[in-house]
Amino acid sequence: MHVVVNAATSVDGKLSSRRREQIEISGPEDFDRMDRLRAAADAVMVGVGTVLADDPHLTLDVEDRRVQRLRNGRPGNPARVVADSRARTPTDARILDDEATTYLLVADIAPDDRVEALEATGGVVLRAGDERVDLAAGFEALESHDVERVMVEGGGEIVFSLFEAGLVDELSLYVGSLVIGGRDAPTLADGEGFVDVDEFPRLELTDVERLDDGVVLHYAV
Ligand SMILES: NC(=O)C1=CN([C@@H]2O[C@H](COP(=O)(O)OP(=O)(O)OC[C@H]3O[C@@H](n4cnc5c(N)ncnc54)[C@H](O)[C@@H]3O)[C@@H](O)[C@H]2O)C=CC1
Ligand SMILES: Nc1nc(O)c(N)c(N[C@@H]2O[C@H](COP(=O)(O)O)[C@@H](O)[C@H]2O)n1
Repeated sequence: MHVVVNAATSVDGKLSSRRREQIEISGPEDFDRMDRLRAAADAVMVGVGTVLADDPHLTLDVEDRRVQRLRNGRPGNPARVVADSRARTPTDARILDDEATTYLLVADIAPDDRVEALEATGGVVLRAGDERVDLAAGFEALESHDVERVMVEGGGEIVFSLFEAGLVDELSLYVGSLVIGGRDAPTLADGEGFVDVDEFPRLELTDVERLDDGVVLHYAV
């Protein structure tokens, strides 16, 4: 699996405010870059925290990109993936409409009635892990559904877990020219955090690009 993480933060590294509502940090040029990344992916993934906070759709905005994918024998929209240990995704979430296949990675602790409710919407439930989604095992399960390239849009809990598991290949980070602040506001990588210096993932800065009123930092991991 090739894993590309893409996100937008304020200059102080926040994905959102302490209220955890969606904030437009990116401008039109960066949202277009994000749409291009989606079009190049087999699947777009978020954690259930992002589904609950933002109710994202995760489909392509630009119709020409959908048409081009169909011409190439691919589904018009990339598949959507939610890491959702306890199957908490609401059955009326936008991510569960019929515009793309949606995979829900759940853990063994997910209640059967919740799993059945999600399957009834047409979502494809894949079990990986005991109490929390085992992301490496989840990616293996996705590979058996022809998902080889995944773009992860956040949030901070899932991004930290991916770095911790050594599963990230590329990171692109738009840094908007604003300060959000707040010790409880989500950041790019939350979770438990790393402690030992030799645990910190070291990134290679491969490109810097100016878009809207901010910058995009491109890293190889
Ligand atoms: N500015 C940006 O680019 C973006 C901002 N956001 C913001 O991020 C916030 C949501 O982020 P978070 O609360 O961190 O939620 P998250 O989206 O990272 O989801 C975390 C949840 O995923 C589930 N999960 C399953 N397996 C897991 C694993 N192995 N490791 C970690 N979590 C696992 C758990 O239920 C956990 O609570 C919202 O405020 C949203 O607006 C989200 C995406 C992009
Ligand atoms: N890259 C980026 N920049 C921002 O400024 C953002 N607020 C976000 N948020 C994420 O974008 C996705 C929205 O998806 P739909 O437009 O509903 O398809 C979702 O993943 C948000 O969390 N991203």
